[in-house]
Amino acid sequence: MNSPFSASTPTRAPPRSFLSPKPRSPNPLPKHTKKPIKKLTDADRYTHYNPEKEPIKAYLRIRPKPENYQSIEEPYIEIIDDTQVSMTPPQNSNAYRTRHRAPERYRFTKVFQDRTNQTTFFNETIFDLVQDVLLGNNALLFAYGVTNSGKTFSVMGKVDNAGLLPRSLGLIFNSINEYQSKTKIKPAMHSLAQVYECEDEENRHVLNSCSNEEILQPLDETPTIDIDPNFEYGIWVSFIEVYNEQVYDLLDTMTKPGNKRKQLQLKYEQKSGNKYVADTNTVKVKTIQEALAIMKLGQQNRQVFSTLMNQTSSRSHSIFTIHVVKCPIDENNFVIEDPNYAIVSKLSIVDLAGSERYKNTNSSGQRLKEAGNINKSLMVLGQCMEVLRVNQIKAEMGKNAAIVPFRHSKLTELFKSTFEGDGKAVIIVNVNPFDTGFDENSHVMKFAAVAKDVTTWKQFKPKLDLQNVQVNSKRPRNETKELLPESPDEEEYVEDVEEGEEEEEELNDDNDYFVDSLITQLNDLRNKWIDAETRATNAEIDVRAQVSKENDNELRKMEEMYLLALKRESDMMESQISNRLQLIADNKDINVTDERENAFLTMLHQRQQTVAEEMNVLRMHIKDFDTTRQSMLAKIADLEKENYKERQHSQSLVIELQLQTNNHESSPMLKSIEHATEDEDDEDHDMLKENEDPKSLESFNQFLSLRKQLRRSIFKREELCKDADDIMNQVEQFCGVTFKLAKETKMGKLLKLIAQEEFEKDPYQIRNRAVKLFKRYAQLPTSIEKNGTESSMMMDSVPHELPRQAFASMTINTEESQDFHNLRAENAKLKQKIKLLNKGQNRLKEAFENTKNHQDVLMMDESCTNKASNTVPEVFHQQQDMSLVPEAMSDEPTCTEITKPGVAIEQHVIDDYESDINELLKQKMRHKRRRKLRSR
Ligand SMILES: Nc1ncnc2c1ncn2[C@@H]1O[C@H](COP(=O)(O)OP(=O)(O)OP(=O)(O)O)[C@@H](O)[C@H]1O
Repeated sequence: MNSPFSASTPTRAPPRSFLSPKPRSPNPLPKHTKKPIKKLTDADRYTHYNPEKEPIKAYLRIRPKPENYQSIEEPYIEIIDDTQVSMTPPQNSNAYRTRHRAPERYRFTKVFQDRTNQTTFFNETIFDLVQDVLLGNNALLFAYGVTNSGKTFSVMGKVDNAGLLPRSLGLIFNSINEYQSKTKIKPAMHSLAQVYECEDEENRHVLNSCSNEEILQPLDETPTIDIDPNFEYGIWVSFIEVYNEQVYDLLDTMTKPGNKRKQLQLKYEQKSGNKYVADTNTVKVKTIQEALAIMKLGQQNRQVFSTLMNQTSSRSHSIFTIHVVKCPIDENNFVIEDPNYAIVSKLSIVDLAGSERYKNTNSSGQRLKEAGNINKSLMVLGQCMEVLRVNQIKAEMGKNAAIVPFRHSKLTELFKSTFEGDGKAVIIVNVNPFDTGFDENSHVMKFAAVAKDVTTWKQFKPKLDLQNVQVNSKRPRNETKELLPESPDEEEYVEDVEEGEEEEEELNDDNDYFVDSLITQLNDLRNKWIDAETRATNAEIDVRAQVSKENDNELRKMEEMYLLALKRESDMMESQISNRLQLIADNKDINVTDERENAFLTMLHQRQQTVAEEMNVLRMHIKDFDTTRQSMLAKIADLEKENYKERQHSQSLVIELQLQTNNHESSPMLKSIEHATEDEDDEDHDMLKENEDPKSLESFNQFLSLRKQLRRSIFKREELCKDADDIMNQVEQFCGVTFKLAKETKMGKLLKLIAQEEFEKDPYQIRNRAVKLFKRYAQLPTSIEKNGTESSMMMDSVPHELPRQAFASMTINTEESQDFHNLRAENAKLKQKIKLLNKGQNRLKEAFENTKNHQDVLMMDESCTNKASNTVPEVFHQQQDMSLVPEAMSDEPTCTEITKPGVAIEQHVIDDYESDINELLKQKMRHKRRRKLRSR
């Protein structure tokens, strides 16, 4: 029997329980170094492995033409040789339309043509992996391809044509045969071993759920592998699926059909840093039949729904894992039942869900979501491959590795360890060139091309040392042998074992001394190594603690320093802000460093200058205005004086006229004119006394009343109107008018006045009618007084015969007429002068109005400008009475709030002046009217 520690035997590092401390790396970093402790990157991990490269293998399998395939189109895939294919884009492909039309070439580890049978395919693809797994390494195989390309066929096969998985199981069971273990050690977590007591932990209850139907029979032609006979092999299987990015146990027999299945969680294994699926039913299987039954059960539970393209399309990624727990057998044929010495390896066979294009499958709803998740996880798988490949190139160039996006999907999270080098990986690429689109297959090919370039590194496997195994962990192998299932070759095996033992004993006899010394040396070396390791570990712990303490202190100091600096800065900022606010409040010059504030202040200064200039201009205007006002006032005073003189002059003229009239004319008529305008009402009473006869008194009163009405109507209105016409009619039709009546009621005087007047408008011919009536009255006979004296209408003022002549001819003697003419001319001149004065006054008034308006506009502008700039001009503050400025300067000033006292005073003066002018004008009008009346 071969020694379990021979050089050719690949063994793992001294295994420990998952609770035991993490083993030291085979190539540890130099100890006692003060270099900062660097966290291992993906690229670093590669350097920790034995530099024996193991690229991922990619096999292409082309599906045969379906039996019912009708199309006459030529397949777009052409096999060039055993490792290469070329794909020519057909006309209906996207590639043909958008990219290029040249054939694409893809290289694989091996290309399997459509006629390749399952046995050949198995032998040339997975056989090595199974061998590796039995040797204690991990392995991964996954089938990748478009839906309906033959993945499930390749992995599972058919009842009569088993695929890779059942064949692998068959190979394992065929190979381990009598070395199958009944040791109570089971696989745990990601890659650990664990002792168990209760048989329930073997999960064999799952077998009860398996049907007794016919199962795959791949075993007849399955070869065997020469296994390491220094171990016993326990075989465990688990079957899970990743469906819609959730992990489910396909061997979950507790959940009844129709109920919601339990979602499994991915957990983290501290020791290896890898993730594993927790709470799966990992079943211990003892025969190939049991294993196949489990496989079939899981396959049935797998989410299978039909799509347009594949009637039994897999909608999930299924992962069937074969766990091999190897327990060493020592030289005394004792099985070491210590989990620390058990080797756990696994082969995961993944049947990926088919990648698909939505338009080809008409997926919708749940199916569409499934398709999305499937495509997502496959995309992430492709991304991981790509990053791994690039990282490798970078590592060779000494560059830092990029982060591989394993965490982006459950699938890649689960197989992170494999892609990082923990075991071999194989990709089966399935292609169906007959009813699957070129573009989809082209994607698959590209993925494979990338994956093939990814190189993993074989892990360094130190030898097992069984020297210190405790006695109670050992079990004599023959005990277990009874428990093993019966094998047809059992007798042969026993014979072989006995022969081997004899040979070994012989060898031991020959080499006793030499072996003993070797063992002693080995023990010494081992002890030294352990001491060195312990020292190194302690030193490392110390260094780590010291470094972390120093780091902590540094960090704390830096934190404190930054906090202090921050606080100082914030205090400074706060004080600066408050200073600036204060300065702004006091309206002082602000020295600011901030660019924006500088700009704002510059703008403010400019504004201030503009406002100051405007104020200067205003002041000049006000000065000019003052000067103009003074000159105007002087002019007004001159005009007033002139006016006064004119008035004096006109009065003197009137007096002169009166004197002339009195002297030159003793006409009672003229006298009566003057009296008529002044003392009419007083005389009425006297006249009444004279009329003693009640009848004539009544007629007198009526005629007098008519005369008054006529006078009022004619001289108190602007133009002669209808009522003047009515009164005139009444006067004309008045019966019994005597000369005396006309004289005593002064109707004659009035008619004369009317006759002399030049009315602007005289629609009722009042003047002509007055002339006629005056003539008529003049022709009336004068009454003879009883006392023989002739009573005349003009007795008091005019000679008896004069009125008759005068009124008859309406002519006045030449001298009188000349005087009148002169007077009139004089009067006209006066009128003209008064008109001029009025005009001057009006212009002055206009000028004042304009000035006032201009001033108002300026005030309005100024206050509005202040409002716009939201500040009060400096000049304003300096020169104006602050009491007139609104109290709170922070309050926005309004147009009416800000007033200038100087201007207000000006306004007051103007108002006063205006009212004076108005008063003057009124007086002038009164004088004019009076003069007019007097002159008449
Ligand atoms: N090499 C082959 N020889 C004979 N038949 C095959 C081969 N490959 C696939 N088939 C047949 O093609 C059909 C589809 O295959 P399969 O179900 O394995 O496709 P798939 O890629 O797993 O699809 P999906 O991803 O949708 O599950 C099946 O009926 C299968 O028997």
